[in-house]
Amino acid sequence: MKRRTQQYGCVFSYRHRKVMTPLAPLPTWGEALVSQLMTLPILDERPNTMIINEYEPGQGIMPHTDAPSIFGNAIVSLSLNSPCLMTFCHAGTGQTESVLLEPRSLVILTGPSRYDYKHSISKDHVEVWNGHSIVRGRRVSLTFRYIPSPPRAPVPV
Ligand SMILES: O=C(O)CCC(=O)C(=O)O
Ligand SMILES: [Fe+2]
Repeated sequence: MKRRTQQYGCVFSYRHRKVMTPLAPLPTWGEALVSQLMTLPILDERPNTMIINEYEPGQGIMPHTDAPSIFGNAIVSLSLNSPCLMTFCHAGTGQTESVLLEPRSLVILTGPSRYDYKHSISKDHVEVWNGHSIVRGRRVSLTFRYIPSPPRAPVPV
């Protein structure tokens, strides 16, 4: 079974790799989180989309780079519930590195981590990080992204 998602601001199709439809605005609590993010010295542009990904144990996300032609320079994800590893694979050299995403932590993708590496989350039920076993439970992440020019009308498939 595939992970469940909910999107606010715009729907992005991972399959078609483009923004398909303008959508309901972020909920009030989502805007409140964005406002909090904007108090950190990390984002130049205020995110206007939020995607919620829910990963049950056994679910992950394939290696990808968030479409550079669509989204801005910074991608921010807030992790909730279960920890997991996010693996970064360099598109040119294949070098990989994993980062532990702890509940209530932010991962911020900018520069090389945003553009030169693909990121992924495995389907493994147990992951090993620095000699520690990370047992995957249900994880929910909120990913905030900025789309410079969101479509005003639905884009046909
Ligand atoms: O779950 C996450 O933290 C990452 C989600 C992600 O990479 C995406 O939606 O593009
Ligand atoms: Fe991503």
